[in-house]
Amino acid sequence: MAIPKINPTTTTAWKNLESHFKTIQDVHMKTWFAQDQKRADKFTISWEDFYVDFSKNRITQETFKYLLQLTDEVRLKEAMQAYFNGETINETEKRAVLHTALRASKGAHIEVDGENIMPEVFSVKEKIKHFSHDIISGAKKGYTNKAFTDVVNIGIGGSDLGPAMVVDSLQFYKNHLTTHFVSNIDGDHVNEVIKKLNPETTLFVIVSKTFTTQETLSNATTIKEWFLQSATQEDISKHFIAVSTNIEKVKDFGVDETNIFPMWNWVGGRFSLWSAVGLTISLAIGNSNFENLLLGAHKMDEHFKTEKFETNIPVVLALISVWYNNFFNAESEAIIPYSQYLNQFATYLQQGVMESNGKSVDRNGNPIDYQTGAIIWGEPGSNSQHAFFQLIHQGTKLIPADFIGFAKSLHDNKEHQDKLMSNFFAQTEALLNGKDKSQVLEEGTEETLTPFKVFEGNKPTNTIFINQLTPESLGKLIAMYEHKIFVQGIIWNIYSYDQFGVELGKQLAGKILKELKNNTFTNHDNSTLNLLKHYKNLT
Ligand SMILES: O=P(O)(O)OC[C@H]1O[C@](O)(CO)[C@@H](O)[C@@H]1O
Repeated sequence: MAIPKINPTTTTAWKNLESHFKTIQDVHMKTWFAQDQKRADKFTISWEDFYVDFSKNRITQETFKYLLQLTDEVRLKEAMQAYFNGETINETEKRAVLHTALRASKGAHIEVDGENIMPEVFSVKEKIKHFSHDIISGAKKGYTNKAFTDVVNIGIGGSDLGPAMVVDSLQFYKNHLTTHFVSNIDGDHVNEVIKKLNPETTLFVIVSKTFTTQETLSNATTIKEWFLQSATQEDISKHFIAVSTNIEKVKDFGVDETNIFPMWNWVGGRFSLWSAVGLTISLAIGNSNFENLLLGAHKMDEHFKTEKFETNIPVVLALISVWYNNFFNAESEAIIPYSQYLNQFATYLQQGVMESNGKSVDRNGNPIDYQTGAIIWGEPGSNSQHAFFQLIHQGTKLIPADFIGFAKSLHDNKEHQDKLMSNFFAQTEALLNGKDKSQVLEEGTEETLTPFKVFEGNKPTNTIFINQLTPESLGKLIAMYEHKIFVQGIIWNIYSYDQFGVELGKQLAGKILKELKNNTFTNHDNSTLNLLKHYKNLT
């Protein structure tokens, strides 16, 4: 069963939402809170250790009803079945989309092209487990017989952002291995990392689904050359590991066949941290923590698959986001985790959301005349309060924000935690209520200054409140956003799992690189031509 290709704007639900929008666009959320003491209860989902309060949104029960009607009309349920069953829903690349299989429970049977993929998934998981154990325990050693102290993940995009974010977020659970990430083609990146390494005790994990990515191959080559300054060709097999679908290319690079961790075309790069792409995670926090991350994601998969849409966290968050994106014309969404550990979370989500849903052609190949993927950005609170919150509170743009918080801190510092969480609660309250002129005057502000000190409020937020940051809860959180991306792709009738938009720049960079070597430049606009000449003059 293929995914239905329905233009959302032709649905009755969309028309209902359009006329409903006109009736509520100027209503302040405060009014609804005042009218209904139970509003928050009605718009909160409690599931496992997640408490998701979406009541501080510019929605009513009627809005919610039409948004749910939209899921019916775009046949979301059928699309979800196709997604989980491994059908070729990535039609432009002719692939299934099965990152969910990587965290499925033992005994699951999922077929791709008539073959059960689960035995291979579990055999790679076993390999990850044993390999991680051998490196962490020191059973596997480097070429001078010393235990490993450092791990370098060499990859970019999905082969970097997921592992880097998870390792950073779960640093509390880390073991003695020091992890590094090299991604940028900027040689200063790799050289800064190399500076910190001892070749005798460093393991290099080259991660590239295609094994053709310029950045990763250049960085891996630079590192291999540096390694060979002190080691021999035979020593490579003790220090270089690869994760890829392209086994032949990995072998050509010189990695031993036994050191290759396979992955599959049915795992998209930006959804691949659950596969062997997560090897660095397993090395950094240990395999049982890695497995708990996967377990959390699996629990969210089950919730998404089985929960009715009214109380289905990814579905509800996706619908609210469509509401702002397509009816309020909000251009962006902010992700504000109140945890310094989630410092890289928004950066990670940027690829997930923007590479997936940054599309302007629908599933029938026609140009789209409605908005698709939002711009994702954000930084942890409370830092971000002192950076960009001014614009969210008093700027001219509507910026829906997800506030992610954890009740218990990991270091058990209650005093700091209460202060952090006071800010967490205060911000969404302030964004909701604002401050009117009479309140400003009551504070003794002189009349002429009141316009500047008034806060309109009515700024939407979701509160995603979780008991504690653990591998399992992080797994749930990441999977929650993955499914939100899926739901939105279905509603917008776009293909969320290809990324042709990143190709043009790569092609042109290849052409320019050759031209720089030959010092001849052809077919450029005169701005680019001047820039190239200026560069040549300076270097
Ligand atoms: O893992 P690979 O094949 O090196 O690709 C890295 C990244 O490049 C992209 O293909 C495009 O930038 C991403 O989707 C992907 O995560």
